[in-house]
Amino acid sequence: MQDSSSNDLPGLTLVLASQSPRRSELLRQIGVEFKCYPVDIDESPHPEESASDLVLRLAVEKAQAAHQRYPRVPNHLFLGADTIGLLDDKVLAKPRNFYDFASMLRKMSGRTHQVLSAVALVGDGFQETILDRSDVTFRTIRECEIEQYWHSGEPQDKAGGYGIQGLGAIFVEKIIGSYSGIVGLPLQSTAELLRMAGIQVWNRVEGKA
Ligand SMILES: Cc1cn([C@H]2C[C@H](O)[C@@H](COP(=O)(O)OP(=O)(O)OP(=O)(O)O)O2)c(=O)[nH]c1=O
Repeated sequence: MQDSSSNDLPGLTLVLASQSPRRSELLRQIGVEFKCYPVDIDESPHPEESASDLVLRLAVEKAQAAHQRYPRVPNHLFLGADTIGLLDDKVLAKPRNFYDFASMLRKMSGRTHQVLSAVALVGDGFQETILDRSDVTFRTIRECEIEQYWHSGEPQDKAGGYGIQGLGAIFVEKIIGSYSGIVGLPLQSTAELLRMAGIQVWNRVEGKA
């Protein structure tokens, strides 16, 4: 178990069920205090499962897995999240290899795809979810850029094979939706979810951007 920021919350303790450094960074950005407890789950889709059902189920399963495996202590809530891309109703997951990635990027070139991010908050007798959806339009991507981008090492662990927060930004012509949702944790709706559950945001008052 890994500690992140000061965790001495008077009431509820939040546990982020994620290994993603981006999700930790986003939660810290809005001044939430939490602990990190990454879990590994099977992320394969069920037959006939829709993209939104898949992303919501995986967010819930990550939060539930952390809830079950974490030492039994009262007043803990577990936050799980999942992100996938979607093009022509087909899921754009993390690329399995270069060929998978290249074919994905060629299809995304010059077109608009969707990014779905689901967030689940789970505790004893408590479960709430949100689903965030954004549209991302790519400019035309040159063939040589596909290989160069792959060798940067950035696409490998990202849904849709790119990071809008990194080098992948140069492909992004337009977004409609939530930037933080595309990166992996939609902050506006996550903050609402946390507030509803009684977890404070903006704990860090001195924070300067
Ligand atoms: C589209 C896009 C995705 N991503 C990332 C967000 C997610 O971390 C990742 C999708 O994989 P996920 O399976 O959602 O998350 P993860 O494996 O990184 O972490 P964990 O399951 O432990 O929470 O893709 C970006 O960082 N930038 C982007 O622009």
